[in-house]
Amino acid sequence: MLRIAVPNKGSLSETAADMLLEAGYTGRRDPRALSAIDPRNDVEFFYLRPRDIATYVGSGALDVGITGRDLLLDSGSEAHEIAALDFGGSTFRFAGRPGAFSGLSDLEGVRVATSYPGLVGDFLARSGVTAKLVSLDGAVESAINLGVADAVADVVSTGSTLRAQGLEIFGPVILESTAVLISAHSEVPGISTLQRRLQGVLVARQYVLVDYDVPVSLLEAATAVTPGLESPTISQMQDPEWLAVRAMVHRADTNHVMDALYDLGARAILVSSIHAARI
Ligand SMILES: Nc1ncnc2c1ncn2[C@@H]1O[C@H](COP(=O)(O)OP(=O)(O)OP(=O)(O)O)[C@@H](O)[C@H]1O
Ligand SMILES: O=P(O)(O)OC[C@H]1O[C@H](OP(=O)(O)OP(=O)(O)O)[C@H](O)[C@@H]1O
Ligand SMILES: [Mg+2]
Repeated sequence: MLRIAVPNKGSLSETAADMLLEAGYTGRRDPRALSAIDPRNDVEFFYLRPRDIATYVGSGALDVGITGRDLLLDSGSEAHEIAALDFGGSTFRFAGRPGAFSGLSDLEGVRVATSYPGLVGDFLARSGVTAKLVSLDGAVESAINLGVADAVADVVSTGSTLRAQGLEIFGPVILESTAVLISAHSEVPGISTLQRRLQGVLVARQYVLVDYDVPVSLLEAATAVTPGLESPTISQMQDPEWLAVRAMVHRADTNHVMDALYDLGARAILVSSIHAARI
């Protein structure tokens, strides 16, 4: 039975649980349960703190898990990323009082507060900067105004927490993070099925199916607008002057693609959602 670690709280938990449901797994019925067996899919889920998931997976106690790339790197675990899951995106940045720092070298010898000391320590070491890390559990942005640090290094999403504390980002991007699927032994049976199913959910979320009719003479121009993933499907119609085309299109591009097809001369342009996919 494949043993899967899933975030039980925090920014990643809801979307991770939704994706697993969409991928055909039964989640936990009791929202406080720490584990749940899905006999039909031969998997057992363990609901853990996202910060702890890399430790469980890296030790081999669990086969595979969903966590943040930043949390994986911070943990120093043996587990590695096997797929990016395209949610829970954030950047990891340094910040300080406006004008106080202009670059990484200004951090030499100063106090840097973070709840990701592994990640930040490695980054500073690789950059040849020696700072004094102040390890905090959260609400790191308060550390400067409360006088326990001179700079912070933390997750930035909208930036509103930093702004509210009167802080400004400086220096290089420490990390672009996203939710990831991690494992220590990717050859464990069942992992590739889980990975394919989750990728199917991503595809279903990211793409739509576009169908349209186009005069034979315009086929080349139309399929240049909708090249599809591999190649668009072209079907004969009763009228020999027209063809029917079907292709996958990025959901975000839907209306631009429809406009372009219509302007070209395509008609009966229909867009449908994809419920599930194996690519
Ligand atoms: N706005 C955000 N705040 C915090 N983490 C975020 C945000 N957006 C995405 N993430 C990602 O979520 C993961 C952190 O999740 P985690 O559950 O540990 O913290 P959290 O969401 O801040 O919850 P809590 O602070 O309640 O423990 C990281 O991978 C981080 O990059
Ligand atoms: O850029 P923003 O959109 O403002 O989001 C980033 C903030 O959100 C998270 O804090 P959270 O609310 O999880 O509190 P915590 O610091 O106690 O973890 C994170 O640690 C940042 O502080
Ligand atoms: Mg937090």
